[in-house]
Amino acid sequence: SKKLEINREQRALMKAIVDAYNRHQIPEDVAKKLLQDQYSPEENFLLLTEMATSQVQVLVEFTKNIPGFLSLDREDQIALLKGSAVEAMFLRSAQVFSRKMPTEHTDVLEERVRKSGIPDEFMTPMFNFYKSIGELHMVQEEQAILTAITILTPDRPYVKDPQAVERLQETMLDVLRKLCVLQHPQEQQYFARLLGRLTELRTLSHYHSEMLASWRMNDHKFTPLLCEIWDVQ
Ligand SMILES: Cc1cccc(C)c1Nc1c(-c2c(F)cccc2F)nc2cccc(C)n12
Repeated sequence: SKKLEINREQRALMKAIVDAYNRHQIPEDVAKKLLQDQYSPEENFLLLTEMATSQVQVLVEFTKNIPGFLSLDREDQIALLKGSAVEAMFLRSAQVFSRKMPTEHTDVLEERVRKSGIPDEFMTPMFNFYKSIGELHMVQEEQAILTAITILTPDRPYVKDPQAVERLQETMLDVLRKLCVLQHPQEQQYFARLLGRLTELRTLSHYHSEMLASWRMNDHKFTPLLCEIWDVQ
């Protein structure tokens, strides 16, 4: 029916977002390093810090390519990036963990995360989230649009014009809703399940700020970009 059909404009929007999502991937060298060096917690933390830094760079490039984002107020662009970075990174690394990498790489990455000085109480929710994302078997269009929806969340701190952000987010939500019905016709509530993951993401970002604090307590060093995006140091 007309209501459900993805129109030409929405198809162009989807293509722009998916191309941006795939164009900006974590550099091969960082992923390759994963498998080489030894397993000391310090070594693991350094590697994960490098990965996190490149994830932020990838996130910024992806965000700049979301149609309409660069026409938002400049300060609101920054507020949206800072407010959504952790959630977008959890989504991105969930895809890395659940599918993108070959299994043996995922196991090595999981091993390194588990041995990088992260307190156990953050490990469980983190890996539960990765598992719950994996079980959704999202197609890449859904992953890319869901990440764009997370970034375009109007109620982030310090956003001056939330209506402008809401208009962009609503366009994305409409495309995602139609896509879910087309890609998962047998699962009525698939769209609702996807949005439910965004709620789970907010809980994880609280864990993440506590993780940052516990790393800093143990005098772990971050890169300037990570300090800037999360206002540490
Ligand atoms: C790259 C990576 C992948 C999976 C798990 C972890 C712990 C990391 N590493 C970090 C994350 C982070 C992230 F990048 C994605 C998802 C969840 C995250 F905790 N955030 C930060 C912030 C400062 C330093 C690091 C090492 N770090």
